Amino acid sequence: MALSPGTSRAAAFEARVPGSKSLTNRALLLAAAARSASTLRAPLVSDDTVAFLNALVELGVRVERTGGDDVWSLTGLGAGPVGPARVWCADAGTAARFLPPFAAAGHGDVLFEATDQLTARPVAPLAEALRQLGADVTTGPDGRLPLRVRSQGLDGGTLSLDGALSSQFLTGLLMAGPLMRTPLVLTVHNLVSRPYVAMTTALMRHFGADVAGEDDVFTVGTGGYRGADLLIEPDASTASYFFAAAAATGTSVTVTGLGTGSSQGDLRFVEVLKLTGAHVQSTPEATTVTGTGQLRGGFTVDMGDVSDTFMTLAALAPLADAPITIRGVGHARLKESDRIAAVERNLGALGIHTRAGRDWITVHPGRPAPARIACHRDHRIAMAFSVLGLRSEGLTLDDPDCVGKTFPGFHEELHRIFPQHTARRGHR
Ligand SMILES: O=C(O)C1=C[C@@H](OP(=O)(O)O)[C@@H](O)[C@H](O)C1
Ligand SMILES: C=C(OP(=O)(O)O)C(=O)O
Repeated sequence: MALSPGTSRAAAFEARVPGSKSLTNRALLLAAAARSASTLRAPLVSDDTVAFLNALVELGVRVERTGGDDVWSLTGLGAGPVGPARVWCADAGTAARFLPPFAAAGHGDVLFEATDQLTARPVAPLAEALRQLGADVTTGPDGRLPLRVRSQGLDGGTLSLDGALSSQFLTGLLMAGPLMRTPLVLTVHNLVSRPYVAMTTALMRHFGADVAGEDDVFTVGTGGYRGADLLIEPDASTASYFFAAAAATGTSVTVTGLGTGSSQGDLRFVEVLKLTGAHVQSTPEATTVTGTGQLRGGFTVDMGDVSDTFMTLAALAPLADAPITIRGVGHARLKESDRIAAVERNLGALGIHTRAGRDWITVHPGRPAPARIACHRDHRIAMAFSVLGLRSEGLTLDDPDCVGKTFPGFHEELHRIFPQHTARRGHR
């Protein structure tokens, strides 16, 4: 592998990063809605995508898994599903937010249930939007899951949506748009996680949909979807842990298949790593991060568009030479855990000084003391702190296996590249 000038002595590794969760679950839904067959290559196989796939099977979609799970072939319904059905969303936010609009565009009665973790996360703006489009939707207490959708198809027309809590509501509604009776004109306010919506519209077009708008007003034509063939890119959020590990250890890590044409906003995490002094090389085929081992701090960065990767930076930040402030990530409090609080408490347990507000956190440099990290069943807390564990003694995880939500083989892969990765062992 070629190294950039000045970095020729860094040990170089290639990380095997599995497929994107966001691309896999979008593609599953679009293939399920399509009127002809689709093939997904190199999909992510993890708790979130298997939950999504099982939910589609429950809704009557035929899926064949072949090639050692490397190829998923779907026979689409050509429309929304026909209930009754009962769907288990597990911990997958994408299932709870993408599938109800799909069900509402079909016919019958579908009940969506989930774990306590996902039930605690918001769905009320989505339920309200579906009611406005003509579905009968009931929720659990406080407007949360379980969600029951009774529908005879959706009308389309104009709709206004608040996107401050999650972009996934918008994505779910947009993807159901081509199945509605009339075109959908959707205006969104206060949208967070915007790059995910660009991914949605790009993939909808790949499956033949007529969708326009990239800012706050989106128009979706009727006409459904046609089947497609899609090679799923490696997951950019997962890649962030391996890129961060390169920055922390002064090595070089390449992820092939994740290049300049990627539709995943979280690849912008490498721009954030540049602020710490890491070198980044991007080509259409691959991205390489080469670290110096000494991180530069003393900056503030808005990570609102890439909030799944803010913990990756926050967990690296104690290794920097000056404080790092991350802002714009208030919506990260509504994920698998309250991620700002979880990062604050875990860094505190390691003896690292932090300050935080509603949507920001400042992490001060420091030498981490031994501690057991509380993962809160949040895969990203486990993966982010594993990276800090490469540079600190006695850091262990209370729940290493929660990484299965998006990367069941995470610890094996990190250990293959960095044998000093032992954070998982404290559990045993
Ligand atoms: O659309 C998607 O695939 C996702 C959108 C983001 O959620 P929010 O829009 O809730 O921030 C992100 O955190 C999540 O992991 C995946
Ligand atoms: C927020 C996440 O997941 P989701 O919303 O898809 O459950 C995540 O993977 O970090």
